[in-house]
Amino acid sequence: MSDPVLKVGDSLKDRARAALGSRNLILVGLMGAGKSSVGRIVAHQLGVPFIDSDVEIERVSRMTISELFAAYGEEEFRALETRVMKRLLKSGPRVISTGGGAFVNEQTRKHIKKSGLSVWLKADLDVLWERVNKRDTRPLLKTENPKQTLKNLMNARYPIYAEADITVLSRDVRKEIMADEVLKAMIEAQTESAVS
Ligand SMILES: Nc1ncnc2c1ncn2[C@@H]1O[C@H](COP(=O)(O)OP(=O)(O)OP(=O)(O)O)[C@@H](O)[C@H]1O
Ligand SMILES: O=C(O)C1=C[C@@H](O)[C@@H](O)[C@H](O)C1
Ligand SMILES: [Mg+2]
Repeated sequence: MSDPVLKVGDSLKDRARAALGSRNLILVGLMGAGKSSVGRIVAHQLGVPFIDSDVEIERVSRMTISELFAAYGEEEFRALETRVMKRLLKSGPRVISTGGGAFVNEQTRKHIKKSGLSVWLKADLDVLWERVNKRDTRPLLKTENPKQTLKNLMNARYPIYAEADITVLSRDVRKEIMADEVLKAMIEAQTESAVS
């Protein structure tokens, strides 16, 4: 282990916290992957602040994501998202759950790679669909066939999300279990980088 202060009996969260250092932990992935709900638990476990970029965008614009898309279109939303992400990444440590498109933006992706540890919550179509079809708050899914749209987004985005430092499979298990898996993956990534 690279941190000499850590001992064998230290808990999962202590070890993951040490692995994070002063960096941000950035959760990326498609709508419904669990970035917001799992990210909040992970932040609590690590004892660092939690920020959701979608919530932050809504706070600064005083509009909902749906309203922003309707009033200004996707391009303007992406420009705002890029600015907000750049600002959020300036200080750490904290957990930042991103909107599904944030990591897809090349500029944002570069900032994330530079300043943080990125985690892709990777889920299959049925898991995502089961979760997102209950609410109609996601403008990109207001299409004739939203399940097909989600599938198209998976095809387009999964090669990009795969550039994240860590991949964790988002499955149909309790959010607390998913959060523990993120902590374990952080420790594994730290161990691997210490060995190589
Ligand atoms: N492991 C899980 N088990 C059961 N339900 C889950 C799990 N993870 C997330 N959910 C539920 O799925 C829905 C979507 O989760 P969440 O909002 O965290 O996804 P997201 O990745 O932040 O999506 P978006 O990109 O749209 O913000 C929520 O209703 C949440 O409670
Ligand atoms: O996947 C996406 O591009 C999006 C996901 C949501 O989190 C929001 O950021 C918005 O609805 C766009
Ligand atoms: Mg979210």
